[in-house]
Amino acid sequence: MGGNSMLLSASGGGWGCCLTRVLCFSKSNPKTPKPFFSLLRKSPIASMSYHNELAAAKKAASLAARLCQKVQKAILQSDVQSKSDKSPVTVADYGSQAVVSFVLERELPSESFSLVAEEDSGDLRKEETQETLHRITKLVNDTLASEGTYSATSLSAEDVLAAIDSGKSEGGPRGRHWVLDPIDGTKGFLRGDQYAIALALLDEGKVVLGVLACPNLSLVPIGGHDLPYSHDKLGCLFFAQVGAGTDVQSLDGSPPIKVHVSDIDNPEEASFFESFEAAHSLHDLSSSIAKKLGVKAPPVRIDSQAKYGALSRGDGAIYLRFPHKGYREKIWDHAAGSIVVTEAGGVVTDATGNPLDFSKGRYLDLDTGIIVTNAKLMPLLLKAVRESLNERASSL
Ligand SMILES: Nc1ncnc2c1ncn2[C@@H]1O[C@H](COP(=O)(O)O)[C@@H](OP(=O)(O)O)[C@H]1O
Ligand SMILES: [Mg+2]
Ligand SMILES: [Mg+2]
Ligand SMILES: [Mg+2]
Repeated sequence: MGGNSMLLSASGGGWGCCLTRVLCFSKSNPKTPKPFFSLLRKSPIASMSYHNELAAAKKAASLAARLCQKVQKAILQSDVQSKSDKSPVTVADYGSQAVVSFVLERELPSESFSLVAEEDSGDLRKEETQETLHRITKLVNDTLASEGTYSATSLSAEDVLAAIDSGKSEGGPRGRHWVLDPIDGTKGFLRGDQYAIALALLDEGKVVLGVLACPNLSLVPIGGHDLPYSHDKLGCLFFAQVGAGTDVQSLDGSPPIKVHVSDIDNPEEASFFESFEAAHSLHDLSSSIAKKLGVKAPPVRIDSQAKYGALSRGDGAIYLRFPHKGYREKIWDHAAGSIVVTEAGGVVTDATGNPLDFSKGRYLDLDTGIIVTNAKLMPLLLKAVRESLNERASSL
């Protein structure tokens, strides 16, 4: 718990507070390769409609966001626990996972349900956390009651535990699996900064839809594209379906608008995103890559997959993520974000340019890091990444 109080008091002013507002920123002839988009059109998965699943995912993520916003407004230290890996988890992480799990099962009753999600109920079944479980159950029921169609629903504590534990699926290359991060960026959430509810659907190992609810992200990108929103309006819902592009709308339900990644081809004009937390990504490596590229702007450090959302609408042009040695990325930290960016025209790869493989279970097996940008900048970025990694290896 000591660690928790440190986290709570680390509510940095500087970057954090500004960023909540600033972010806002944005085989016929085997020798002739087929263009990517023609491949997409012919892929059976790309031509499938996930209309019902997308509607259910948007409803689930929006309701979960409502729960998280309520908790963030009145965060209490008792709402924060430490998991066995010492990372923080709050009543909102658990509540969000229970709400999303409940809504998906309720909205899609005819489909078999498999959910790969970050949290599990282990700690909540202990004697000393019964009060916390009670609070989560109340939060979940209050949130469901705020949505007309579920107003008569009342879940018991045991129902909530079961809904959380639906998320224990291992995923994999066959069939459909939902992938959920109930709060991505819990550290940002605790600071009052950026976080996201990130929900994606895998079909035969590929991400086919993704929804990112970002309650603290401004609807107005930095540099102010011509959008019909007032400048201090917060709360974005990004959603993408394979072959259908990426849209954003306000969390309170404005009409969706198609978004596209930045079309910058001169890296000097690009700005780049990275984790707020230096423990999550090597800031010195990103800065060496940016320097090689000639990027002039300072890094934009924000928490969570809000980075993918902001990138999908062109707020910045590059996202660099280089975890410390030994860290294994989880699929829920990237599934929704990656399709939000790729459907907006971006490219998401590991540090050697390989696409991310979400079919291997709960973890992503990848080479070194994750890099994201548009198709024009990717070759230059890959070169800079290779050079910086080589220099780093020879200096160690
Ligand atoms: N040492 C580490 N290196 C890289 N990522 C880490 C990490 N420790 C935690 N993370 C992941 O980084 C995520 C947040 O990403 P970001 O740095 O972009 O905000 C966390 O998601 P949660 O907040 O859902 O636990 C967690 O999964
Ligand atoms: Mg976590
Ligand atoms: Mg996460
Ligand atoms: Mg999380």
